[in-house]
Amino acid sequence: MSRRPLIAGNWKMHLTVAEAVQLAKALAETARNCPDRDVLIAPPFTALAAVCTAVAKSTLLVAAQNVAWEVQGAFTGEISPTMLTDLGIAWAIVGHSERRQIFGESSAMINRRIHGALGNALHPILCIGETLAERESEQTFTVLQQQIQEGLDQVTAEQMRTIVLAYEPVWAIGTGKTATKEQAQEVHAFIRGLLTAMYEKAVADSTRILYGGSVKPDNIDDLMQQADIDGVLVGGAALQVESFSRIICFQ
Ligand SMILES: O=C(CO)COP(=O)(O)O
Repeated sequence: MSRRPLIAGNWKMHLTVAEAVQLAKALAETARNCPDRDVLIAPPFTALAAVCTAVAKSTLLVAAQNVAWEVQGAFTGEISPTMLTDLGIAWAIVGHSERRQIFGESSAMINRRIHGALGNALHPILCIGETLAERESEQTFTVLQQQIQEGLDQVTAEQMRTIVLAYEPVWAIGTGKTATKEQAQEVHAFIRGLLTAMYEKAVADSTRILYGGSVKPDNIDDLMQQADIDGVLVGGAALQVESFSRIICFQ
């Protein structure tokens, strides 16, 4: 089963509108030269409109970094799925570990966001990952299973066609400590097995599972050679044209 690679950059809370547009335009050029893979960027909310306009004619995909579950109402600080589709956005990151850990988002809340996205024609990228303490106490698989089952609660096999999963071990995010390719592959294979049990093999085989956590130009090629790693979700190294272009052009 061949899955189309997806190289995604999460810009987190970085860049002005002008900086974001400049970076997006440069990356659109890189993406154009690599037509056999999907390239996605997730700018901060403030830059989404300008970036969407700037890359509208390119193949670059644009995502929001989060999404609300209701389409409108008294939800101060939230951005609704239809506000995103109004800009032409088709993707949203959901359940990033920074949302879970710093802002206290629960699995139930993340599941509501997933349904908010799915119900409004957005492709969710559901992030999951264990902390260092959980890995050291050998709870990695239990934690991931719980995050996936709760995050995907009431999600149908049909809806799974539009969902991407991103495995981001918390201890590897922004630390320079990437999981080894063997560690990442082991978890990705576990996740695919879990999807087979929850749905069916065809769903597991067609779901893209990204790795995230200190992905850099010097480890991308090894990671992408693993059987169950279908792409990456990159933080720091996605903020510079040179490093992210090298990651996009993995061999
Ligand atoms: O959190 C991440 C992407 O969502 C990974 O961040 P880094 O690539 O900076 O470790």
